[in-house]
Amino acid sequence: MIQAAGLTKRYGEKTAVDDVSFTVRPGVVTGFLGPNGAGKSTTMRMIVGLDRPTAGTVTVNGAPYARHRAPLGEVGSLLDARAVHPGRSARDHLLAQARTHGLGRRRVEEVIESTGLGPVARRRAGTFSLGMGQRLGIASALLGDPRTLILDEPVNGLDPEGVLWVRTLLRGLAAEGRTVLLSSHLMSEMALTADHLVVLGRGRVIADAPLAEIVARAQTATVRVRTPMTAELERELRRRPGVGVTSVERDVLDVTGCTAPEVVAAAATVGVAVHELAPVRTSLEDAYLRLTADAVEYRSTPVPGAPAPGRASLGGSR
Ligand SMILES: Nc1ncnc2c1ncn2[C@@H]1O[C@H](COP(=O)(O)OP(=O)(O)OP(=O)(O)O)[C@@H](O)[C@H]1O
Repeated sequence: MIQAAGLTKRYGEKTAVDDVSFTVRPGVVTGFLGPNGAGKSTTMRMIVGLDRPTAGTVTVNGAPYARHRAPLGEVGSLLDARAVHPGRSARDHLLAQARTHGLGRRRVEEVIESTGLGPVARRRAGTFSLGMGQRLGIASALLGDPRTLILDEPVNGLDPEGVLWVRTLLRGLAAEGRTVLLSSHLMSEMALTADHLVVLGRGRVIADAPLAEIVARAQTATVRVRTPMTAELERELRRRPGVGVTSVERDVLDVTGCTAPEVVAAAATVGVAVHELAPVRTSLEDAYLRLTADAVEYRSTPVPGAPAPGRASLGGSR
């Protein structure tokens, strides 16, 4: 369990983390989200004692990180996969860490095996690809068999098999009753991995709720309809008060303000064939973009002609 209360970090004039309070519970994967510069890394650094709060407190498994006698057994963290001596082999890196906690070679071999590092364990970490470096970082985090895991962008640079492995690993660790805090900018992956979300914006908590609830809150009652006769259907639908119609593709319309059966009825009235009909399900990306729209510090300008974000195809996505 991780508990932050009034956690604040100022760097001179800049308030990176501003009076943040949240609880990360065991047994679930908690996603930690926020736009660039929102304060996620600073918060994670404070959790593991790498940064000192300007105000407030944060505890892991009931005590500040520094108070734990064997911190690797309490908290495993991956904050920067490059923070490894480049001249050391993966095995020597893990052995050196293990020694500080009285862990034996056997445990090192176990994590090498479980993270898929076996074939490269004797290679110098400096020669590792981004993905292998991530696996080594995850191996370090798992070494002490900790009750709490904190992982900053663990799937960064991993191939699809590696991404799936991390997802399965984290869900398995949570199912064992461990506390898992995961930060990632990959919304589709977060949607598949996390149960609960804490979202930061400009150093403050802007959402702290189950993932499903955050997505449901952003859900709009939109029906997407595919028909070869969009103009006729649109004309008929617009005759009804409160109905909105948006063209998505040449033969696809998004309809708001009426139900799917009402769309079918309108189509039947004017003899229009309906080829597909489905509710537009809001994705986590849509929900996140709406939630953080006012909290984005570094905004890019849209590329002319590029599709608007959140334009799901018929049927939508999670
Ligand atoms: N050592 C530091 N000195 C001064 N400002 C800092 C320092 N570390 C972070 N900041 C600032 O604090 C704010 C929060 O940074 P932080 O790295 O925690 O954000 P983040 O949410 O992790 O962003 P990202 O998604 O880009 O990693 C940013 O404006 C950053 O520039």
